Amino acid sequence: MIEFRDVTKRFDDGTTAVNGLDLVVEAGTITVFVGPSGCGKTTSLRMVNRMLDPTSGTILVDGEDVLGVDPPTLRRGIGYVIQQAGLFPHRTVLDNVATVPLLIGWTRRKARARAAELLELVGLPAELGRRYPVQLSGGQQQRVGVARALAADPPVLLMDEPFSAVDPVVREGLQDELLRLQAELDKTIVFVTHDIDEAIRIGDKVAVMRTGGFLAQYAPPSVLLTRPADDFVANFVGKDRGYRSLSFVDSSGVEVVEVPTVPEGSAFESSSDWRLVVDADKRPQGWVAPDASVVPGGSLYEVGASIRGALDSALSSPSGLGVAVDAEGRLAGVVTARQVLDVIESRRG
Ligand SMILES: Nc1ncnc2c1ncn2[C@@H]1O[C@H](COP(=O)(O)OP(=O)(O)OP(=O)(O)O)[C@@H](O)[C@H]1O
Repeated sequence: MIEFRDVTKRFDDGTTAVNGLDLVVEAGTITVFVGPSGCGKTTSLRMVNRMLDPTSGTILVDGEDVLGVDPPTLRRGIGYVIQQAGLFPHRTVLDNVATVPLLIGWTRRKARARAAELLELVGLPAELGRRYPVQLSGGQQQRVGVARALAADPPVLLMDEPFSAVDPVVREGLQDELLRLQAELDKTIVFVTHDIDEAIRIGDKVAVMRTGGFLAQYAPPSVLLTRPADDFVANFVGKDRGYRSLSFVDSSGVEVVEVPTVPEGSAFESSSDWRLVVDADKRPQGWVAPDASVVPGGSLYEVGASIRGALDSALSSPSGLGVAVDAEGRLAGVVTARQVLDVIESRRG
């Protein structure tokens, strides 16, 4: 657990970067600091591992005041990942990852074995270990940065805009990877970003900060979307927040119904109904319209996943019927947008 108690940071030139920050990061969760440029996110983060010290107030890591721990000891228990990974250019990928274990006295052999294990954990093929950072893509470099931060198995991970330098598709992959890792490793993570979508996607809780170092709201993503504390947060969270909040509502109340199906590759005739084309394993392949023409399908959603997926599936389907599948991608049934909206309405109580 990390606790900020009335923490203020004022720089020598009089700039107040962080102003009376009170906030608790629960153990085993991801907390995201988000806000416009200059609002004090990085300064707040850097006070946790004593790259900066507060002007006043206290920061506790697992109940211990960080000012009472010397920085090298403190940092052994705190992994740190920065934008563009910050890898050492003249060391191989494997040696980059092995840096901290070597520093804390592991043998070279043990450190390298651990590094190889970590490369696998972050989804990189073992042979990349022999390359130098410049020989990797941006996304691969970020993965190495994450592996390096995890090397000594620190309970706390600080991540400062770690995925900002890569394109949106790679970035989503890295976010998924982080969530997968976190499900396995259960770290206490503080993640800084200026991207609210990233914050909402990966945060268990999100701290929205505003210029002057003030905390505007600290809440789970679903609450930021549905109950922003003020206009600043509402504007910062952005458009379509009602629709986006549906990502946090499960679709369990939405009952799927049967739909006529036709096997892939058969001859289609006209009919009064839309029919779903399925392959031999019952995986949806598209639709046959009443006039017997074949039309590509809309988005699919997995039963029990978010209700946003169910609604999108219905809205994007040429037949108006959203297609639900099971975990193996086999047809479970269909839903209409009206059904989904009725469930949303009924939950309003
Ligand atoms: N060493 C310093 N000396 C004086 N002012 C500083 C120093 N470091 C940061 N600041 C100021 O403190 C404020 C907060 O900076 P910080 O880097 O924490 O913001 P941020 O929210 O992380 O911004 P960004 O998203 O642009 O990285 C800014 O006004 C910044 O100019």
